[in-house]
Amino acid sequence: MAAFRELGLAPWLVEQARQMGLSRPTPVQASCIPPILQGRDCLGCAKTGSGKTAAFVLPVLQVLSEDPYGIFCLVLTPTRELAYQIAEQFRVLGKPLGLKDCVVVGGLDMVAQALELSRKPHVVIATPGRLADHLRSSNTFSLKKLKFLVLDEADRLLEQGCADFIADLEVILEAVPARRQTLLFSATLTDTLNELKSLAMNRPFFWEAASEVRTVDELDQRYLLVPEAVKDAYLVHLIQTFQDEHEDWSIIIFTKTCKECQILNMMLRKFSFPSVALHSMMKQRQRFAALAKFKSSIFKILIATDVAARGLDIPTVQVVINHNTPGLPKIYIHRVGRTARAGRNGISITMVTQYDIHLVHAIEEEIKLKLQEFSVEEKLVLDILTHVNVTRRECEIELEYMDFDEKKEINKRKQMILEGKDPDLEEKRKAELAKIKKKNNKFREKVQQTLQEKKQLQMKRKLQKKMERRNKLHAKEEK
Ligand SMILES: Nc1ncnc2c1ncn2[C@@H]1O[C@H](COP(=O)(O)OP(=O)(O)OP(=O)(O)O)[C@@H](O)[C@H]1O
Repeated sequence: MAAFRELGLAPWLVEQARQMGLSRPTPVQASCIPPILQGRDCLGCAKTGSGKTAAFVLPVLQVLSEDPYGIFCLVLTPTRELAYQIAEQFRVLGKPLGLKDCVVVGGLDMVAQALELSRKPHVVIATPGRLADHLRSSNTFSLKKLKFLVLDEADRLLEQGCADFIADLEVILEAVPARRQTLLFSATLTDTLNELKSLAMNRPFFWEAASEVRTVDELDQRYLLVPEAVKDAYLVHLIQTFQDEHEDWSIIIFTKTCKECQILNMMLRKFSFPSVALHSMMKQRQRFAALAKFKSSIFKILIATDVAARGLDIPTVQVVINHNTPGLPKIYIHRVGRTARAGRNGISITMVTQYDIHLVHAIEEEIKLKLQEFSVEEKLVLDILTHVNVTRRECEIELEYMDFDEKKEINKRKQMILEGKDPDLEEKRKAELAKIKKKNNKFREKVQQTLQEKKQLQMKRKLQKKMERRNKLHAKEEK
């Protein structure tokens, strides 16, 4: 494979990459960097941990170095932690340029961000919601001269669902120039390829790793069949075994909900495991602190919701445990991709209950690989079952006392204030909307009831007429 030099990168950038441990380009870098340097749009689809970030950071920095100005490049990404991780790569690789970057994410002070944006950083790395809020509310910065628009985890940004970014993306796309270079990257681009292609229209270059299997070879993928009621005992047993057998270890456990994440963290701590939680109901500063503690191996276990499923690059992670089977194969691919990165080995264990077997089939079909069973000595699990279940119940009660759901409401209100919204006004608006909805529903019900009554009346009349006709006929016959 060609060296970085041969891809058209300047010597200072090649040297900077080398200092970061990037001595030879990975396939996605070797394939995407030259067309990006030629000015083409690019859609890059490569497996998790294959170096997609540097595949866009390096060429952007090269073009920036030829004519530096702000704001030159905007990178959009779905999570706040990922935004900081990408900013870090820009900072390190762009150091000789004196690169100025600005991270614009929710949960942090908007005024400070607005000030930073007004200072024209070269690169802005943002989550769509917060950047759209800035664009709606201030005119202290402009994206009109932008040269590069990058969508990292592009398929997630274009996905529609409960937490979609579509409305915010529309605001952002209005603010960026039509003449720009658009770079789109993800490990799972194919589902949203058509939508993505409409964003990248400048002689787009599409690159996908030529491989049937969608996950990396270095990943040992297992499943563990467990009845729902004993899942936690299996989890404690798995962690204990791992801790006993390895010296340098670190695990990410994915859960379905924030509450489950919180309970599991409390429970594992009661068993003296070094764990931290990461979910969207935590304050942003707590989220960053938790991740930092995990990254520096002070805590060996990260329990997270899907907020950590994509993009996070923590080389020490050897094990991913899915406490629930992901409902979508795509989510599975990203979750297990937190281990076995950049050629390292890793193992993933997905807990599967009797109700999840169809989900495993869907995953296997998508990744084009059969998961292997993970065997466990059941006797050892049974030995701790009661202890684990009692501990879990204690944690659930503790969490009820901590008003976890109430905190959720308070956090929501705080978030609104940070976003410049009035929570009381929002509450009123919501209540009014609910009222209108209720009124509409009542009206609809009334209409339906009237229609039903009318129908019944018509049927009654028809029946009456029929009976009258029959009576008349009988009367005639009797005559
Ligand atoms: N050319 C290279 N040589 C060696 N290591 C590399 C190279 N390029 C990137 N890496 C390393 O590989 C790791 C994964 O890279 P990166 O986070 O960009 O992966 P990704 O493809 O974006 O993964 P994901 O799909 O999970 O977001 C990082 O630690 C990065 O430093």
